[in-house]
Amino acid sequence: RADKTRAKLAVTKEVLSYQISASQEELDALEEVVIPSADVFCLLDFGFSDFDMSQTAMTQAVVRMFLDLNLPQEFSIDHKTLCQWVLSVQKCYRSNVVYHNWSHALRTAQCMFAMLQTKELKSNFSSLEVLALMIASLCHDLDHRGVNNSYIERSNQPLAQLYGHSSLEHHHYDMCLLILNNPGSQILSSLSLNEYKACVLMIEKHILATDLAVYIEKRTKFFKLAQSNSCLWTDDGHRELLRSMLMTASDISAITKPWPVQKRIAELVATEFYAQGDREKYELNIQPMHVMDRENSSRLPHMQVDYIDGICSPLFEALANICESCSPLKEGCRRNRKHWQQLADGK
Ligand SMILES: CCCOc1ccc(S(=O)(=O)N2CCN(C)CC2)cc1-c1nc(CC)cc(=O)[nH]1
Ligand SMILES: [Zn+2]
Repeated sequence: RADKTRAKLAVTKEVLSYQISASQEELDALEEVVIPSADVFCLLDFGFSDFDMSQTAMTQAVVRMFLDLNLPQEFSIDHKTLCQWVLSVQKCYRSNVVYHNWSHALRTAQCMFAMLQTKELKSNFSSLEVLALMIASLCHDLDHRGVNNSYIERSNQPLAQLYGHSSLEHHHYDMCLLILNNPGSQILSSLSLNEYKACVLMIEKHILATDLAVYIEKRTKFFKLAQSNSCLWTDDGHRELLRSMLMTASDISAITKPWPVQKRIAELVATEFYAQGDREKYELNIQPMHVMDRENSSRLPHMQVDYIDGICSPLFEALANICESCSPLKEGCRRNRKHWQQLADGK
């Protein structure tokens, strides 16, 4: 019990040292500017990529998504607080991590936004569910260190002593709560106590849902529901399951992007995986997972095909069953499978 508390303090101390609030200059700049429209940022486009966007444009894009979802009005979120919250979230992603960084967070939130704005999904979620989904998708990888749960557990970092499984996802949620409760970025301060409790409970479930192990465990039930087209809307359990699946779909949406974008992002994923593999070999003296060992880099196209077949396509097919307007995700994934298969065949 005592060492858990000590570990928690160690993590908290490390985190607070980040000084998670944005500077006055950054805040003034974001707060005073006229936020461009969703069209200017292509936020409704499933082919969206952040590659040519500045840090400032990325924070403006998040504010634009909240505005277009009518969240500040619905929940009396004052503009300055929303800007401070976005800037704090951005600061708590590590810029020295090549894949699980602020760009990944923005792409995940943008895919969630584009799905929630489809006619099939738009009218089926309450504003509170939309708020919880947007906060969770932006915060789902907060303070990621570029290593996965098994590395954390095996290198017995303080995080491992805190949580049994999904240790990273629990930390991402803790960071999300820390920012939501930090003076100046309390965007949930106008919610009633009941709304607040319901919202943070949904945020926790949404962030924990991004652990692929949890997705694998839950998806069979979802696929059955999606196949039988049985109504997913009235039952609270079905709604929660669908929201969890939307979290995974957003999290892995890079696999659906136009080929040049997917290829570039896959290189970032590989770079991060191999860096972990190197640390396992030379720091922990353990054999890395097949996927993380740069010795197997020639197998990358094959692994991507397996990743698409095993993890991605089943989800995007099921989603397209329920939401016809989300079909571009299924089609994008299928096109990229052809590209990876050609590379795997040595063409
Ligand atoms: C690009 C470098 C190789 O990338 C992969 C290799 C293998 C597998 S896997 O499906 O076999 N599997 C997943 C579950 N792990 C526990 C074991 C390994 C997935 C990827 C991959 N993951 C992501 C999400 C971070 C994005 C992406 O583009 N590709
Ligand atoms: Zn993620």
